[in-house]
Amino acid sequence: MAKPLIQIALDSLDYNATIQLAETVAPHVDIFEIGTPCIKHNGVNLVKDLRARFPDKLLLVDLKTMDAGEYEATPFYAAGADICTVLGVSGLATCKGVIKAANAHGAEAQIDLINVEDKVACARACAEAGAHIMGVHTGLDAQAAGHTPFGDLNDIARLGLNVRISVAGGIKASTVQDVVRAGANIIVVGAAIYGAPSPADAAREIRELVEAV
Ligand SMILES: O=C([C@H](O)CO)[C@H](O)[C@H](O)COP(=O)(O)O
Repeated sequence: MAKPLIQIALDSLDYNATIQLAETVAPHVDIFEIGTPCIKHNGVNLVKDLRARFPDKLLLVDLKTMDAGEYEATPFYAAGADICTVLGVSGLATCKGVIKAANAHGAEAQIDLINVEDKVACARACAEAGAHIMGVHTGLDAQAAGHTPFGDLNDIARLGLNVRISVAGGIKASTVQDVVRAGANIIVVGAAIYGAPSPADAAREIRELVEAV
């Protein structure tokens, strides 16, 4: 199996701080995620800017689309996104819209399973509809209430769907190897990198831990 990809969640609202963090951790990560608060605050121009600065990185725009999938996602793919996210709770029609927009741009659509009641059924239906990536995700608010993504990751991984699996939700150095072993293909790390005293060192450590599995 290919080595899992490491994704940094750029969750700041500040445009320049976002660019600066991207520059700092670039040697140690594969995917820049423009987080939901960040993309809402800064808009599509940030996608164009990061695309121009980092032509060799994958760029995920965490739109968490809830409606009008094709219409909302299209300009972000056109601006250079490799992956856009759509909420599983939005329903199959909206997910199919983002998948259609992704395919039109030679890009990928990720279904975010955050707050989906029946994650297995949603993942199966979206994979059948052509989704490229399934995102197992415990959001920041759920993390604050003590939840983790580990059980959901096992449930989705054992389905053996023809999709890559992304995992997000408080992943850190002490848990990153467990999620690799559980079958994650994309490891998302936010606070454990951007909140560290040295984000570059934290990102390097995550990379080394993933490589060592
Ligand atoms: O997607 C995220 C969250 O919903 C805010 O938009 C985070 O980027 C994601 O959870 C990764 O961050 P950490 O949980 O801090 O690793």
